[in-house]
Amino acid sequence: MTQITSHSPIHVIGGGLAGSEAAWQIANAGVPVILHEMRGVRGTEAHKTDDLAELVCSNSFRSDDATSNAVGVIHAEMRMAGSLIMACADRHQVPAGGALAVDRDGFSAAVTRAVQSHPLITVLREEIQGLPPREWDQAIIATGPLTAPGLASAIQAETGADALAFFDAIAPIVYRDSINMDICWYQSRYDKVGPGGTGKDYINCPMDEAQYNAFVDALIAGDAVGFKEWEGTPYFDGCLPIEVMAERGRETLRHGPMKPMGLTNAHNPTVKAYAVVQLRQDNALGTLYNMVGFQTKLKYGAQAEIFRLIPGLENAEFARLGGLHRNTYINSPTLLDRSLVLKSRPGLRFAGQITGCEGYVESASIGLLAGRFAAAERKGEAPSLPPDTTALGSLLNHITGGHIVSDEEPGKRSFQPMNINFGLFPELEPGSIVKPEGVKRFRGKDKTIMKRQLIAKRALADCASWLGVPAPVLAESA
Ligand SMILES: Cc1cc2nc3c(=O)[nH]c(=O)nc-3n(C[C@H](O)[C@H](O)[C@H](O)COP(=O)(O)OP(=O)(O)OC[C@H]3O[C@@H](n4cnc5c(N)ncnc54)[C@H](O)[C@@H]3O)c2cc1C
Repeated sequence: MTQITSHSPIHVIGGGLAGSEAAWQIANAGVPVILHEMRGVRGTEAHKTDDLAELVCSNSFRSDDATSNAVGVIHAEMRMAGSLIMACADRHQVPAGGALAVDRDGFSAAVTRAVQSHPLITVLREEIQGLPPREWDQAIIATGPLTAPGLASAIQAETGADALAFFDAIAPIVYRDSINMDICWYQSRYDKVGPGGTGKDYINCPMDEAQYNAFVDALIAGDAVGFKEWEGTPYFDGCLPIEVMAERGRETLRHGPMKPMGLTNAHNPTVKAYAVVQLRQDNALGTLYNMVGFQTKLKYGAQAEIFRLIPGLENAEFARLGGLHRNTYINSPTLLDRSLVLKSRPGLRFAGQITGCEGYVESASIGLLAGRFAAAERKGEAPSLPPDTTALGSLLNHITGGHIVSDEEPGKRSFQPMNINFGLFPELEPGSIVKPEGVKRFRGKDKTIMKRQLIAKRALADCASWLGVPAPVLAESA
């Protein structure tokens, strides 16, 4: 089927989470797209397939709670805006308690099919080695954290600012049938069922105090060489390697990814575990499980040895071990305007993780916005910016100027990758938080929850009126 359109095409470079979403939004606005994706002719150090929108590590899109979680709010806003990434995620969901996790292969295959079969999208498998030629006049660079070196150098030459490179770590995946279920048990924390779960979506490995201490010692000892090698690496706090967390204090893991709260050992219900390692289902078949929060930069041999100290994982077989990865992003607050255009090159936009957002959902959301802005411009309309009160607007605002460069830490280094969070949203109107009737003591924690719920509600209402669609009807959170 060929669709007739009078517009010349917009070029999107990179068919990842952001580029696929951008292409979809542009094409659905009636403007043709040429999507240039290099996988097929050149790979990256993390992608394993040639599919568009491949998830390179975790299969989780994180919380799907739009009533009081910022990630859940951005999910809901993207759904309202007709997001391809969210539609495919919803269709390929696997159980994960309150989180939205997907079958990674089914998800990427669905995105690939939708993009390739859209009558206004042409996919070219090729590496773009420099800035888009001027005759393209409208283009979006969405080449992600692993932008190929030729293009990365061209961006650096154009912007005059150094694109930052730093390293994050990824978590290992274990074969389900190598986990000892005489020791482990299925349970979601606090038995939370969530949108697609059962309350028993995680495999839990319990540790007593002696086992925990031995494990922390092994992590720290196993890491001695690694610390020297990567000294000075500016880790993003949401993605700290497990051994870096262990190094920060003996109790850090027990209060972080290994916290035992909300879990009861099915084999020994009267004894509270001192710490618990959780594994989350990674594929629809349920054959692979992801070690939650266990991103690591330990060497492969050390990883297998140390992770088999975890009770229940003594014979664990790993489908994939953890590793290091590169992240390339530009100094967006100074380089981009509010509609993601590079100030020095009108018509050239950036989208996705290369703009300094962090994560699958955030990258796709910035792709969604870049696509809508570019399509509007192509049609001779002014890009319509989302209200600052929405999750989309808050993240866009942070990237394109909301971030403040401090005097102590001037320049590009002070702009660090950012997940969506309530800290990015504008404050509520004074007097919005009112003590509920009949409540005697209004504790700080209750106030925070109410504040989040009100910010979330405002965001969804404002997003709906921005898009001219009805706001979603959500069940009240517990
Ligand atoms: C190893 C690793 C692990 C991560 N783990 C997680 C995680 O667990 N959870 C999470 O939420 N986020 C994670 N992230 C961050 C998150 O990846 C991604 O942020 C997301 O995929 C970024 O989306 P994107 O569209 O910006 O980039 P990508 O999805 O990487 O897409 C960019 C695309 O551009 C292509 N490309 C690059 N250069 C060129 C070129 N010159 N010409 C043509 N095509 C090109 C690439 O092949 C790729 O397909 C991880 C990132 C990495 C690198």
